[in-house]
Amino acid sequence: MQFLDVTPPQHDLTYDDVFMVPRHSAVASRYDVDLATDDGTGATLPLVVANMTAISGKRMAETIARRGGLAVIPQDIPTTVVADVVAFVKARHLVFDTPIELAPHQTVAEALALIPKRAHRAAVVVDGGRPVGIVSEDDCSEVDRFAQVGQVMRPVEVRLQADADPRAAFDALDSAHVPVAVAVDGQGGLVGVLTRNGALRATLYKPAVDARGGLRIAAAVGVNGDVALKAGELLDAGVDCLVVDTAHGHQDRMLEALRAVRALDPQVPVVAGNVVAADGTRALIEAGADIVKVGVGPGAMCTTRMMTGVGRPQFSAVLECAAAARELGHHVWADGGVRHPRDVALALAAGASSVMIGSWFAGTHESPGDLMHDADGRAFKTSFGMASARAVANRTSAESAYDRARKGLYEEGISSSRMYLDPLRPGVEDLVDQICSGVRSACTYAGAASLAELHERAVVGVQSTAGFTEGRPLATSW
Ligand SMILES: NC(=O)C1=CN([C@@H]2O[C@H](COP(=O)(O)OP(=O)(O)OC[C@H]3O[C@@H](n4cnc5c(N)ncnc54)[C@H](OP(=O)(O)O)[C@@H]3O)[C@@H](O)[C@H]2O)C=CC1
Ligand SMILES: Nc1nc2c(ncn2[C@@H]2O[C@H](COP(=O)(O)O)[C@@H](O)[C@H]2O)c(=O)[nH]1
Ligand SMILES: [K+]
Repeated sequence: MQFLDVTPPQHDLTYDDVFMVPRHSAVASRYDVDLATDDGTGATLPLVVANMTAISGKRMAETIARRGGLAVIPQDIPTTVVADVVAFVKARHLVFDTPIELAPHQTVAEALALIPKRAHRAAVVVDGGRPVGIVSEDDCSEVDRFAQVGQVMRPVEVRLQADADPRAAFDALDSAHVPVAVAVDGQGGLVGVLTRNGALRATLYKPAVDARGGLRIAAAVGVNGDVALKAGELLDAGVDCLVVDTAHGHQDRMLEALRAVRALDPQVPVVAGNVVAADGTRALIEAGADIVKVGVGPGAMCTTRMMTGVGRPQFSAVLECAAAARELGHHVWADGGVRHPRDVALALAAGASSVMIGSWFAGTHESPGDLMHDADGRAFKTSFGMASARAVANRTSAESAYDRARKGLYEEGISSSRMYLDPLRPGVEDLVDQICSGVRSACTYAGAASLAELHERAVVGVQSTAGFTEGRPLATSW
């Protein structure tokens, strides 16, 4: 990456401060761009879901990995639970989505409580292991809440074999005008479901899979307690990537934790952070990190900069840390502050191998929280920071009241925020589609057919607030 002006800017920059200049391109189509990362994680998309309790759970993990990204299960989840999540995710189908299953005698009220957990907004009614119908929210409206789903379900109109070709499945769904197809095995047992968009996506994305063909998943450990024990348990559970995570990554406690993890000889990439400068990046790599996580204070749930004055505008932080990591043959993830697809493109141009997203993905069907509606009927989910009073109270629940009170004083995150679902993009895959379209397009504007080429060829300029404002679309006249 190079700056448009010969003299580099005199102050640090964040995503909104910069823009990319189009260059001559020999890349004929946006579909010719390869978005695979080269950081050893096996991700085919440069997207990582942040290790935040309100965002990254098993549903998020299976959905993002099916499209090629990676979710990090947070450090606050007990390792026995993480082991269950890893086993669940690795058993998921690479093409079909995991449906909500209901027995015919279950009620409409139960269906309505569960259907919002799926972006495809339907449940499969299963009797004796075989799918016998589909029930959607529409089927449940104006029906007694205690009616049984067996009475309101519709028959399965498009039934696919487990090895169905996604392209043919798309055509079958399109011509039948039904929202969801049901896939069955040779015995007629339920395998999964597929929407028209799901079929399209199966032709465009490549799942992130391990050597055995299971979907990949990462998990985090903090720096307190017996880090080696916990990291060992996560590795035994089969995680594909280990993230050692604390607010201030360039501290002795982190370096010790990292050395302890490295001593386990993990056969998966080890990520550590967070830092925002070259010296911190080098220290983490020397202590054993393969990938360094960059970002202090850009996160949407984060109050660190307001509390402490500490942090660094994220674009400059990523640029400097990526250069330092690259010199040592390593990589960085840009963590936090992503609110538009452009931010992902700019982080990759600055040299990040992948981009970590938290809050934006909180407002989707796949995040773990329950779907709620405000007074205007808009759907939202509640999110909270991992250094918020709420998260600290959860994390320290086993400690003495005195220790909890001491730790509760250091609050650097929001405990409750509303993340609204975009009515046009309510599922995380809708956001992934949007981000990937933006990044693919950015690559062709830069004349890049891969992320390595994007970093190599990107020419970045610095803009005023007016420049940024000019780039925003206007929904009404002025
Ligand atoms: N990227 C970001 O900007 C930030 C991210 N977070 C996220 O919040 C989560 C919790 O992180 P964290 O608060 O580190 O909790 P951890 O549970 O990982 O504990 C951090 C440990 O480091 C010590 N420590 C020393 N200096 C600091 C400092 N400035 N900030 C925090 N701890 C410090 C703490 O001791 P003692 O309590 O005695 O001081 C504690 O023992 C993580 O997921 C982290 O990524 C949190 C803040 C900023
Ligand atoms: N200072 C804090 N940072 C936090 C907290 N919880 C999470 N985070 C960081 O934010 C990113 C995600 O950023 P987003 O803009 O996509 O939401 C996450 O990975 C952490 O590094 C917090 O409570 N305080
Ligand atoms: K912030």
